[in-house]
Amino acid sequence: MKKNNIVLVGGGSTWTPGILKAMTTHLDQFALNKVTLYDIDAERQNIIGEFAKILFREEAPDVEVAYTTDKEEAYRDVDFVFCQMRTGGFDMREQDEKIPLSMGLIGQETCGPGGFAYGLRSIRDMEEMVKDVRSLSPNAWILNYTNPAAIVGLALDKLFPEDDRILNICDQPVNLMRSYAKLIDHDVNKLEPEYFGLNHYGWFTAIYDENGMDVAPKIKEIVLNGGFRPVDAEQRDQSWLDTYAMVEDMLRDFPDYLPNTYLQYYLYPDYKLSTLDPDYTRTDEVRNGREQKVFAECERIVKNDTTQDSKVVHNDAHGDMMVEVAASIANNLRKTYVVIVRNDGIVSNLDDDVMIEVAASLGKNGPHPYSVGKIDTFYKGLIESQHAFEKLTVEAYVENSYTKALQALTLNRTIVDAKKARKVLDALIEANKDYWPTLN
Ligand SMILES: NC(=O)c1ccc[n+]([C@@H]2O[C@H](COP(=O)([O-])OP(=O)(O)OC[C@H]3O[C@@H](n4cnc5c(N)ncnc54)[C@H](O)[C@@H]3O)[C@@H](O)[C@H]2O)c1
Ligand SMILES: O=P(O)(O)OC[C@H]1O[C@H](O[C@H]2[C@H](O)[C@@H](O)[C@@H](O)O[C@@H]2CO)[C@H](O)[C@@H](O)[C@@H]1O
Ligand SMILES: [Mn+2]
Repeated sequence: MKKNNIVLVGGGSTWTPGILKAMTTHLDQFALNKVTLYDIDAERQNIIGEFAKILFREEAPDVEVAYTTDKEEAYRDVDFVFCQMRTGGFDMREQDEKIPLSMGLIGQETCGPGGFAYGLRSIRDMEEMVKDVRSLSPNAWILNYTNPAAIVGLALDKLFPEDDRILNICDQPVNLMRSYAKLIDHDVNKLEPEYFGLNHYGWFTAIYDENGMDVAPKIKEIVLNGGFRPVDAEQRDQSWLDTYAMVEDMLRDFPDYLPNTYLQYYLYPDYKLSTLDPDYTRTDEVRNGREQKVFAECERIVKNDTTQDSKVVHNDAHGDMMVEVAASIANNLRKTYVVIVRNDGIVSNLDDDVMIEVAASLGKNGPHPYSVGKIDTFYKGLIESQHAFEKLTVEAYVENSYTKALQALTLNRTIVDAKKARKVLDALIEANKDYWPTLN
């Protein structure tokens, strides 16, 4: 098995320890030669880089480990790029959440005006990353998790139309699958999804067990009778428990399919708004929770010079999925994952240029998506309006167009009213002046 060189972009992320741990537990599926962490923030990354050295020394001493803020060193001779950057950091995530909320609009990392603002920030750094990687590692696979993955995916497809080694992915479908598997007491690895939609905007139409039986009806019945909790509920903050609970409401109103949790913001914006605290958002929860825990634990490990009694490196869906997706490509395993790809006829009644989220077999040549066929009017209507929002957002960036930005926000289901769209756009322009292009 070939030994791979990996670079993790956003090495200072709180998800990095879990991904590194997953690398050490998947060496039989995904062999490693060198792992490099790359970040623009040296101070943030140092502690996780030192943790990485201890972890690999103990678990996989043959693998070389480095961390750097030098792009040349990071991106040269790489086989896989795992990308999870956050342009503007949590200071800007806070603005994405709190500015809309102060105006009576949904404030969320990837949805509505917050997702729009984050999208315009991410495109710039993601374009630069792809250009830098391609200049030093022309054939590397770029596996991108950076949000908002819907807007980033659409932008990269527009900016690099010939590049067929960029794959945008979200771990929410896998995480939902794990939670469904727990509900029906089944091994998640024996379940195969059928799924369609956009990122953070899709539905499971069926979930087949190893005998080819669709277990989605059984899952729906359990949720409708007893509610829905994430598989790792004990590790979750209250906002995530509230989010999972909304799946029951969505199923009651729209029983056809199992919805992605993020649809709650688009289907019930007024209700969600009434539950969100404009002074204490998800950013505050993460700062007071995951962020403190992960960095304190990494510091403790570095001080003790061992990971042996550590809890920080728990394996959740995110780390496992990132590594297993890379393994499926590297070793042509052709396993099924829900990924983001150009439609090109997969959903026969949507335009070719929509970046859809869909189940695909993943092998050496990348994703081979499974055909979906024609979708019903309700789903088609929702997807087309959301796609129009995403497309206009990308065009606003590329063309520096204020008009297209205003059109995008007006189309978003969490806003609708053009006067509200203009007000939030103007406030977001001011807050993002260090990151966005000037919109004329
Ligand atoms: N697709 C998914 O399902 C999924 C799941 C989890 C997280 N994410 C995404 O992963 C990203 C990281 O999330 P986080 O909560 O850990 O954020 P974070 O701020 O804790 O970590 C991100 C890191 O990226 C670094 N960074 C910022 N700009 C960079 C650049 N241009 N080049 C290299 N590094 C850069 C930051 O310094 C920081 O250390 C976000 O985009 C988040 O939305 C996606
Ligand atoms: O609010 P955050 O920073 O905690 O998370 C935002 C991310 O939420 C989803 O990711 C889930 C993930 O699916 C699950 O495996 C587990 O790791 O929890 C995460 C949430 O805490 C979403 O898919 C991502 O796109 C978001 O970035
Ligand atoms: Mn996601």
